[in-house]
Amino acid sequence: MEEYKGTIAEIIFHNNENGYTVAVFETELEAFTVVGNLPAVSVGRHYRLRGEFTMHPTYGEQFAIREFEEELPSTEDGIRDFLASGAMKGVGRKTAAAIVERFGENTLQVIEEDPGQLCGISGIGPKTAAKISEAFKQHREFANITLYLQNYGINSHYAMKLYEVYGADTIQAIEENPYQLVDDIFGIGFKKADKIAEKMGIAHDDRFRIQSGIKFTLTYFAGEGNTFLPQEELCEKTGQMLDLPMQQIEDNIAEMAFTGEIHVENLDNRTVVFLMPYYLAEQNVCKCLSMINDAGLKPVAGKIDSLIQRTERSTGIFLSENQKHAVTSSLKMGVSVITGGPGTGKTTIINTIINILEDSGLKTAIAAPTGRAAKRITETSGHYASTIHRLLEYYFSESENRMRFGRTKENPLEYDAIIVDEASMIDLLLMNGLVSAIRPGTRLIIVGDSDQLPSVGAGNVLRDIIDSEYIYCTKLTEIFRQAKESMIVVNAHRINKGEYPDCNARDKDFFLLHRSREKDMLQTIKELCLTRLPDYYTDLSPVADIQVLTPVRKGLLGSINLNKELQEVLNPPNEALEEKTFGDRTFREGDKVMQIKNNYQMAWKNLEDFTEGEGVFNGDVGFIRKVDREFNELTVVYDEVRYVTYHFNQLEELELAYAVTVHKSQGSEFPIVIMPISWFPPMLATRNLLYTGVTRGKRVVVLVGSQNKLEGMVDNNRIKERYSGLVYRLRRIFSMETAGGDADDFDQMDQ
Ligand SMILES: Nc1ncnc2c1ncn2[C@@H]1O[C@H](COP(=O)(O)OP(=O)(O)OP(=O)(O)O)[C@@H](O)[C@H]1O
Repeated sequence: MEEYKGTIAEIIFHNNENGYTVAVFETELEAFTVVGNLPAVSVGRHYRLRGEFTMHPTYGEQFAIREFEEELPSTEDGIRDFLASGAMKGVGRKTAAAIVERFGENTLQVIEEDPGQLCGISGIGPKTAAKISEAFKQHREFANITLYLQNYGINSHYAMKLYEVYGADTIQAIEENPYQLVDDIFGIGFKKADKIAEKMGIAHDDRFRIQSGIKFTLTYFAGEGNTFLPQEELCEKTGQMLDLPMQQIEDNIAEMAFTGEIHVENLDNRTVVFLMPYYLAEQNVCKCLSMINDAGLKPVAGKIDSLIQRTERSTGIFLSENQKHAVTSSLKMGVSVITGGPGTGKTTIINTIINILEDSGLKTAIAAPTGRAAKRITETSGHYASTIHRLLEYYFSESENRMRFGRTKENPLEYDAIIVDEASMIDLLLMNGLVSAIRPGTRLIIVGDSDQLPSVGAGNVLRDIIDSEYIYCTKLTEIFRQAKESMIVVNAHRINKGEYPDCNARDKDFFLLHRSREKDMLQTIKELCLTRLPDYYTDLSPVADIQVLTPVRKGLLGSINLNKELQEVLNPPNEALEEKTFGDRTFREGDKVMQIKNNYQMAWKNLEDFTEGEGVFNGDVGFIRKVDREFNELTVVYDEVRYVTYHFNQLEELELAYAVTVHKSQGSEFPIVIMPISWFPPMLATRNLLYTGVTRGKRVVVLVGSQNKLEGMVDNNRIKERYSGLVYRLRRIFSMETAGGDADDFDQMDQ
């Protein structure tokens, strides 16, 4: 390897995500192009680079960086460039020049050892002086850590993340157990940690490796919706991944169960393994549901029949027998479920229940799993609905350094009734948080459509509760007159029953545009979004109100490609629009984007009423207002008024949202939905998914594809089985209670 000392003179390309850089490097004698991994590089920084010259077929000779070390500059010019390079946040060109003018070549020493001397220069006060000094120390510390991490193939992007979590202890943390990165660093999975461990010389059958592998398999399957895995399957999958015999995995499962890291039990005649949080959550959900269900309730003010009649007279909507039944049972029972498809009257029933509760002086809360669902319920019911997280006062606990619910068993919610809508999206851990915070004596009314796709998170809460038959459930099947006029509603029910939708009825709202080749489908979707639909529905906003949904992420009709193609036509490159490329995505001012993970600490500012708060959630859709390359920031506006600023490092939390997967669209509704109907993997091309996609559209649904494939989706009634223990546990309580047992038997139940 050759070694060169010099300065970065120009950056030709830099990928923030993986640190890949193409730059012009100037040594004392020459200048040449360097290519390779350089973290947070900027013009003016000094490096010692090791590597070799290679010949690129197009770009000619260039230096491939294998190792690098950042050097501190020693000349005045160098120090000035370094300070102004962006390495020290808050120090611009002018301040850098003023500092160097005062301290010359001793500048860095002053900054590090006696920052007080900076006070008075170019408006620097004691606070700023301390900040500059701290930033410099961190810069040095980070440079050392990055250097060390290079040995283990950890690039600058991850080096930065590790440093954010472990700070000065980064090296120690990795040396102790590289597998802990899987738990601590978003984006580092078992495989990456395993590679690092291999480079560190950790043995193939090290306990840390096997146990981390077991947790990884369980976590991976939890990500697919399962709260447990049968032990045999767990051993097989982990054994294959680690290339170790199943017996060794089984021994480690036993050890982990013994130390309480995982839970092993016999469920439905097989040995199954849980990650602790899911086991505890299932147990607790059962216990709480049983207590809430059995408690006495504050009565409503009068006979329920007459109260319903009073509401009917005021609204002019007369409930069907089944709907009345739903209202009555939810007022009488501790816990009840109301389930039904679109247009069956769920909102009408919720409104009736709220009217009766309010007229009876009973305090009621309404909540939904996502912000957009909550907003929609507020609009359709006229009653304020919050997210479940907000109801539970989710917050960041500084002392524990993690998110927590403010409302708990010890500090329960003070309501006589809590209505949760869109319950199909509630996963096990959220349900656990919710029921833990409900005191017995409160009515819990669970409303949802159990035929929608299940929650993204693990568990099968709504279906399990219904299937267990432990909780009283009203199933609504009748579609009401007004809803019958909508072919979207009618077709959704047809699809759900396994009948083919009636497309292209005149003057209606549900279409199938026949295309057989994927290329043509793509072209049609682009035309629909760009001109055909906006030209016809002139009252709608072309980008905000039209949503393309797709079953898949990959492929010509997957969300990734659709986004690229739609961005190209709906918001093409334009000199006036600043953009930022992050990995394989380009974010441009004006783009429609979606937040893809819950970030409860992300700050937002409402520029309409000047309120401020924290929290941007998985599925939130907004528009890029500004890309600021000077500050490495990008601002997104959500709901037209909430401004959120992302550092370029955080861009992995964003995706373009011209097209989103049906899974990501759950709980949201859009005026117009467009969906390609092509060949998709059978696990995805299901009736359930088609039904969920179609029910997202409120005014118009346009399917683009082939009748054949559409019928294939309707026929494919494969509901992906999820491993979930809740249904068995609820059935067990049910049989215990009917056999005269007591809810207190719970604690013994699973021993
Ligand atoms: N008993 C009834 N008599 C007459 N109309 C009714 C009755 N129940 C509901 N409707 C009407 O049917 C339509 C659908 O009802 P609602 O919005 O309550 O259903 P939903 O299940 O909430 O539907 P979605 O899930 O699509 O929002 C509404 O226009 C409502 O006024």
